[in-house]
Amino acid sequence: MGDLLGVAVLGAGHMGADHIRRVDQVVSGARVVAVADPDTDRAKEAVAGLDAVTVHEDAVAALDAAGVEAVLIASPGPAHEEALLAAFARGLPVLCEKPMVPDSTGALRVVEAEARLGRRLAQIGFMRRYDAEYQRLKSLLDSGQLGRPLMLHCTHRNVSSPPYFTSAMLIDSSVSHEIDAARWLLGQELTAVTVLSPRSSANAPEGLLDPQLVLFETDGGALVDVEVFVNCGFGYQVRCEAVCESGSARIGDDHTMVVTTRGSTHEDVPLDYLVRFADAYDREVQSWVDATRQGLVTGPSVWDGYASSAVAEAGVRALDSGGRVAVELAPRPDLYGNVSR
Ligand SMILES: NC(=O)C1=CN([C@@H]2O[C@H](COP(=O)(O)OP(=O)(O)OC[C@H]3O[C@@H](n4cnc5c(N)ncnc54)[C@H](O)[C@@H]3O)[C@@H](O)[C@H]2O)C=CC1
Ligand SMILES: O=C1[C@@H](O)[C@H](O)[C@@H](O)[C@H](O)[C@H]1O
Repeated sequence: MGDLLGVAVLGAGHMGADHIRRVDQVVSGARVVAVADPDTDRAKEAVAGLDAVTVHEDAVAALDAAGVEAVLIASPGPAHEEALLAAFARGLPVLCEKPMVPDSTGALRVVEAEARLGRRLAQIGFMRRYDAEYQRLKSLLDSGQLGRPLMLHCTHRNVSSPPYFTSAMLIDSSVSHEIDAARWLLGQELTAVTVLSPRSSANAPEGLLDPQLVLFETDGGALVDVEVFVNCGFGYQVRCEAVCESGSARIGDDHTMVVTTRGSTHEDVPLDYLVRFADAYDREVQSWVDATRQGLVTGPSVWDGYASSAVAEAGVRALDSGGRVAVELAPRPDLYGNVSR
């Protein structure tokens, strides 16, 4: 490894371009050496001004480019499995955006491929685990000061959804974050899902079931409810309140300045995740680079990616059927220890 970890970024869209900027300008210890996107103009635009970066139409070709020592996958979810397996075949460490692989069968193939290697190579991009507010909530719950957690009430609102968004993606793309956060905060697996949807908002694209109310049960006897509303129009709002036996704790309102002038109080609301979770993405990628340079893999594992996909898949079935759907998880390979903590 040279002085700087050579990173290939796959996908130069909204997230990929932001991660390219982050690796180039924010994070220490790494540099972008290759970028792949079938839309090569988009890739070229994302690397404009960077030195010595090769641009590729094909993701797998980028992994074989000169200087590549690690891979950051920011292509759409359905492209992740092929990229992860190609990285594993080359022994390359990976940071893969969520959802790891949207369908649980493909996600399990990734778990099995890494387990066959006998060592972890991939970290999954559940960046909320790197957010200061989520970390404070996790420490408080772990301390036991509030007693046993009974319920998590979560809100996940986006101003608008991308044009390709489907009713299933509210669950397997958006709520995938709450699924991971709940497993991590509670140290419990989610075991069953029920989904209800009210009349769709007039602001939602025709046919999109938006908002939805998703209710999870856990193997520790807790309940987790999530309001997901991806065309709310008014702001990016992500909140979580833990209700425990002897107290409650709420996060999600603490990241902005509150200005009071005569007779009114004003608070800015972020408009998207790149603003709300900017620090979390920075910490996530820095932590991945630091660990990779030491030959370590930390952070959410491919098992966490698989569990999130399996729970989300049950959620999509619950949405379609209107009933309660149990989550079926495959046996967890020893490589991944206990429930994500
Ligand atoms: N952690 C987070 O908060 C967020 C994560 N994401 C995740 O990031 C990933 C990318 O999402 P966006 O950037 O919003 O999508 P996007 O649609 O803006 O960009 C995706 C890019 O990937 C390219 N692409 C398509 N197939 C490819 C392949 N096989 N190899 C390489 N590039 C390919 C497309 O041409 C496009 O430029 C998704 O997995 C998404 O769920 C997205 C937004 C926020
Ligand atoms: O991951 C993300 C997007 O893919 C998803 O579409 C949004 O709903 C989330 O807020 C964002 O964090």
